[in-house]
Amino acid sequence: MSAKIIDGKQLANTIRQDIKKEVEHLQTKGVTPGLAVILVGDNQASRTYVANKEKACKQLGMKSVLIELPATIDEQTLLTKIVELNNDASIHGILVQLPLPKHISEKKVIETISPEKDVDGFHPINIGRMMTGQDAFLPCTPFGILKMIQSTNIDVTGKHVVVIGRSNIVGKPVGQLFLNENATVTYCHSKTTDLASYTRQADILICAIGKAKFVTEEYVKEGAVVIDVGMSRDENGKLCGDVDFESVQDKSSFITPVPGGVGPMTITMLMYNTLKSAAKEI
Ligand SMILES: Nc1nc2c(c(=O)[nH]1)N[C@@H](CN(C=O)c1ccc(C(=O)N[C@@H](CCC(=O)O)C(=O)O)cc1)CN2
Repeated sequence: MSAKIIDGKQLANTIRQDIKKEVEHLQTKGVTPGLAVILVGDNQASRTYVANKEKACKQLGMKSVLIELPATIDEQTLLTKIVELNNDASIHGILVQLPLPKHISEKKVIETISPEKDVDGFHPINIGRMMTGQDAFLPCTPFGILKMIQSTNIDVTGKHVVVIGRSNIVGKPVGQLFLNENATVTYCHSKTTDLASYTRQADILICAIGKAKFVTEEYVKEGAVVIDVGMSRDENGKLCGDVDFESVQDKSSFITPVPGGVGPMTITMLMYNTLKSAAKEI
């Protein structure tokens, strides 16, 4: 079997067309969705991701405000900037690009963003709402992964979803999203013993480890869906994911590429969340 590619770019474009129409409708009511992105420091990867967010905003007719701060910025100045944006009626979504410099508490930053403008879905209020199946801003990468699986028309009810990785922005919330969809979820992580004994049980394997090409075919069950959340560079400096694509593609039924898979969907679901926030104004 050669896996079907879940084309994140194509799915993202389809969803963005719908978002663009909704933005145009909101504008007839005098509301233009506004997203504020704060970039602290000069991390090149973060700069690329922020540029993709700005580009998507402009593509969809949304207002995009980029606030660039030096890596030496003190925590209180950053928190004060966030509070200003919380009180700015033209801004419907606020995010601070992660990771942050070590001297700044990500927890304090995330908890300073108004939950009503937390379009990353990282605030404990939104995480709690998601955990209890209430309406919330869903974290963008997990939300995008759910949309990608839904695009395959696979019914996840009772399916065994194995998540490798337990970060607060991907691993933990993506498992919860699939639990909410009635899947059976197993979390694996760096302390898991005999990792392959779990991953080989997965009907849907979600790889969010941060290790280039770590997941090879011996970690994959025949016919599994493989979602690659990784974003690394291989020995030739080429973008790659956590999954060894060549090794795994003949064993899996569906697979997401890197680049062109989860990444564009992350951006798209950020646009979706920003639109959702703005739509509450009418
Ligand atoms: N505040 C946040 N920070 C971070 C988040 C987040 O959701 N909120 N997630 C990741 C990074 N991320 C979003 O910011 C992200 C990563 C990758 C892409 C993407 O478009 N990837 C492309 C390739 C991009 C490239 O050329 O390098 C792809 O996969 O096709 C978008 C967003 C950590 N920080």
